[in-house]
Amino acid sequence: MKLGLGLYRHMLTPENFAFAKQAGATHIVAHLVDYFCGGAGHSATDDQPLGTDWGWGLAGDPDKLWPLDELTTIRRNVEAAGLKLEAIENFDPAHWGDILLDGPKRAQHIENVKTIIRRLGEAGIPIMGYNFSIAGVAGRTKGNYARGDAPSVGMEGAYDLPMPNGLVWNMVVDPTAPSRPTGNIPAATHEQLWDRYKRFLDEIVPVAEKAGVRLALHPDDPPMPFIRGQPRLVYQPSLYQKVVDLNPSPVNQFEFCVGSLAEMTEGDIYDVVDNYSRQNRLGYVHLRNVRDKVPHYKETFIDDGEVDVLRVLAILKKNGFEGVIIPDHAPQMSCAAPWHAGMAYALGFLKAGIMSLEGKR
Ligand SMILES: O=C(O)[C@@H](O)[C@@H](O)[C@H](O)[C@H](O)CO
Repeated sequence: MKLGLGLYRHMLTPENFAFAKQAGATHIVAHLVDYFCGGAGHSATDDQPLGTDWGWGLAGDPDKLWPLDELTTIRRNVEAAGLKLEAIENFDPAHWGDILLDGPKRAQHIENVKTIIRRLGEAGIPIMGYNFSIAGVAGRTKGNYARGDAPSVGMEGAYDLPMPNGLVWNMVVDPTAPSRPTGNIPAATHEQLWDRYKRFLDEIVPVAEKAGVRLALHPDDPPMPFIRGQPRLVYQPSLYQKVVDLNPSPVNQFEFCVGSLAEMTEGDIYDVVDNYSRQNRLGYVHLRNVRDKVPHYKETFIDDGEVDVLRVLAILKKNGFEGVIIPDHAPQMSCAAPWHAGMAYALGFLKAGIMSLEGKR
């Protein structure tokens, strides 16, 4: 098992690569979607993107896919720091939003995804993490939820406000939409969403196989059956099995988020980890801790929630998981570098857990 750190776009700097290395990580997962408006929308107390009813802000340029040389440069910069780039996490809604909505630009967006996957293969990046969701990561709240009143995220009830036109995957894809809203996106059904997903897999999996890139699906975050009136795909642990059964290709894998899975109202988290790691479906793992279930869960320090993280690590080890584990989020700590301190605490805990299982001192 390998330890990694996830970095948002504005954090892909030599300093943060050095920080990851110093904290014992060997791998990086890079978010290229700019959730924080180039860092301008980010403050030292930001944990992870939350946004407003208009989401996280403007999506990327619909006509500019991540260039091959940008991907290669990021990989080289990561390697120059003595680390490896394991995955890119999340497509930009400007590039693939109409696949989620089954909109008029769907065919173009399928071509976009194919191009991105091929470029990852050429750039030597093994995994593409993604989240097949219409409303995206929306409905979370922030509060002093964690031990010692540390700020973290959670949920304080359902989020049912309809999704306005121009918004998809919790980002604005039509910049004129917020100033002149033209109604809401009609609600899809779960059947329609699964149909959209199956078509996506049918078209993209062969390209990923050829490119040598694994696709890693994140479960819904937060895992509610509906957010903003739109259906969610994997909001109970058993729905991950449906993903495997739709397309059993070895590249059809999971961005296996233990926190989101533990927030679900069904299933025993240890059985869930055992089941899918035995099936060898884990592309990489998000490992954090949580208290309670949707729609009222709260994120906690890694040693402090309802999940026995050391037991999770032991199950992964037993089933021969050899991929990368990142602490996807961590509560902020009271100091001059709240995000870094929170991450260093989580990384240290995970590092000790992995070392004790692997018999290393
Ligand atoms: O801030 C974050 O890291 C997140 O919001 C992710 O965990 C998110 O759930 C995934 O990137 C979805 O693929």
